[in-house]
Amino acid sequence: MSLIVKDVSKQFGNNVVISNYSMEVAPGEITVILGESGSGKTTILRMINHLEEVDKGSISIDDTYLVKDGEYQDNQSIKDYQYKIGLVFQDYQLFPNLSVTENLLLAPLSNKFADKAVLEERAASLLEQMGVGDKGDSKPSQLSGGQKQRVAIARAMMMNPSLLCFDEPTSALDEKTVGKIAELITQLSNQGIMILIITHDNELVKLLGDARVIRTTEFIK
Ligand SMILES: Nc1ncnc2c1ncn2[C@@H]1O[C@H](COP(=O)(O)OP(=O)(O)OP(=O)(O)O)[C@@H](O)[C@H]1O
Repeated sequence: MSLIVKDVSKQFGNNVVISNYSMEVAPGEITVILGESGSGKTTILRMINHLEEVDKGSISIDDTYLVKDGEYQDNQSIKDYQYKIGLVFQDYQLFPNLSVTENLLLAPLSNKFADKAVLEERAASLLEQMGVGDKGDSKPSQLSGGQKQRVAIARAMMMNPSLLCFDEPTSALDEKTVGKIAELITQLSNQGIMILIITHDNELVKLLGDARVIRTTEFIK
């Protein structure tokens, strides 16, 4: 039960960003990819989330492959793989015209993940766990940055992912809110969810305590 990235390479033109790189994230483990701007953090996160293709290598979760030795798998395997991942975007990407609850329900309903009543119950309980239980009827524009982040995490958790990915989770937040988000991430990790964070924020890394830190300098040997 792990995310396994094996011998992955990626270059844009002559710009080699990642070369024969391997890493693993285990359940209950927080892995932080830390590095300067332009060092490949977004690229690896996008490859793991199937938003960018690898040039070579393999990526799998719990033995479900996205890509094996450079070969992308059939649509069903890719779908099964994607169901195992929740992604929290840097700018949250909440739908502005939908309420908070509708934002949480949209993807699982359209994927027929479960009955509406079950999903509504799950949405309410996740919003509660994230500390925004009273915001279900609000529109994203009525929320603070920290509240939007909490809603984005709840939305990413709706399909019960094994791996939760965060793209620069603290870039838009003040210091106090960063502490609260670090606490939430730790809480999710303690539930056994694999956590992968890309960031350049050393303060966040300190707040996450025993997180495993990977530096992007390891991407190219
Ligand atoms: N679609 C693309 N086409 C060409 N080059 C790209 C593309 N995406 C990324 N790059 C290049 O790959 C390198 C790594 O970029 P990446 O966005 O992964 O870095 P990053 O560490 O996430 O940076 P930041 O913290 O600024 O977001 C950079 O040199 C960038 O210019």
